[in-house]
Amino acid sequence: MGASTVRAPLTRGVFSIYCSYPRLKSNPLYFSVSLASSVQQVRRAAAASMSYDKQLAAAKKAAFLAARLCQKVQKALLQSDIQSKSDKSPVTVADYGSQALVSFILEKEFPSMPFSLVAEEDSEDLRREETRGTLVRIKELVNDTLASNGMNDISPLSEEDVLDAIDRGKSEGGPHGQHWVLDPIDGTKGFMRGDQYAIALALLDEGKVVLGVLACPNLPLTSVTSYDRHNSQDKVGCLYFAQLGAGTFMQSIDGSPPRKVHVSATTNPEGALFFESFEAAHSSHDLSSLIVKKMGVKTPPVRMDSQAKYGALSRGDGEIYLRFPREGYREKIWDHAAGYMVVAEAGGIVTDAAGNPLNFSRGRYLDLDTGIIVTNQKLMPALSKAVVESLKERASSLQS
Ligand SMILES: Nc1ncnc2c1ncn2[C@@H]1O[C@H](COP(=O)(O)O)[C@@H](O)[C@H]1OP(=O)(O)O
Ligand SMILES: [Mg+2]
Repeated sequence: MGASTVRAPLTRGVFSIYCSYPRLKSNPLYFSVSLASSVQQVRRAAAASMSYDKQLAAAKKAAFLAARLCQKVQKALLQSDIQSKSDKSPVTVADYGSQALVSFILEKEFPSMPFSLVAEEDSEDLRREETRGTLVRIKELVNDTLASNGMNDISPLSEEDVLDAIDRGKSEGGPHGQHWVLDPIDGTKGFMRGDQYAIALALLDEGKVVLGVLACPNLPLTSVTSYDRHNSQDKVGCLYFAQLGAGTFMQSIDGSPPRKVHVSATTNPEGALFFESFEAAHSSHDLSSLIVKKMGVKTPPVRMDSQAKYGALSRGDGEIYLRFPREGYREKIWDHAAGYMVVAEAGGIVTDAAGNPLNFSRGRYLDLDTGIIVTNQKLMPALSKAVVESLKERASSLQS
């Protein structure tokens, strides 16, 4: 069966908390999964007394502006001729512009606090004479975005301001203090194709993710499974935000009132829908297919770029997200921090392939076991079992 065209309608119910002590005792996999779930719950409870409201408001503002900048570049890119679509420069302009804008806004909002940003880009290439034209385009894009979104009181940034803002993203993060974590455009391949991408921004406090914002400019507002691009009533552009202990909310990027979202309550793997990378080079489609087959999943995969997958899963568009990069690939914290938060606060579980919670306190990399798996609490035991069995099978078939 091929990948679904993400249109089959699905109905979802209300999620309920699950705990099965006898099963937990008799099966170590349950223990591992339950431990990850408990760690997430304890962290949420401990942080319930802390408020990150101001940081969340600033993060939403920054992600919104970055989304506007990216939308403008993508629109121009898709309208241009084929030759420029295969040229990476528009993406470069949007990546750097998004990072400069987010970095600039966050630092401006908290002038008296130490500022630390762990982000994907740095300005080294932009400081060369040959790229002067690109730098000028980025500066204009940043200044135009600020001016056209009601921020005319800010003096226009110079080229040096843009370079400095980008380079604030060089922080190493780590277990102490607060660090912003940014992917200015997650899913650049999707961005180039005119498909899904996300601006992903999170805050770490003492090594834990405490808030996450995901702007997904091309994600349908209703559901990826019912979206019809030919129906003018079906709108796109979602902004997800989550704060530790406060749940996950979604609104339209254009500013509809936020609504609380929850992961799917589906317990039967047969009716479950799973997400994976559109790009086979980013995650093994063969391994995902083996895993879901073992679980009894009947539906074809929904293949999507970027952390938009976390957003879609957090509101119950589907139940499972599997990510198995090639051996040796090191996942970066900005590729998962915001998405993790959005799913965890919506009641889902995110672990590595061995059932360990993701650890964002080790610096710029996650350094995890084999892959990342995401689902609701009820399906996680079956998913973990299928993952362990499939990995064993794959290892023995590689040896023989
Ligand atoms: N070989 C790879 N394996 C796994 N992920 C990758 C690989 N190459 C790039 N990526 C990352 O995958 C993310 C997109 O994932 P998805 O497949 O879910 O859309 C991007 O952040 C991209 O990183 P980068 O941002 O450095 O391009
Ligand atoms: Mg990325």
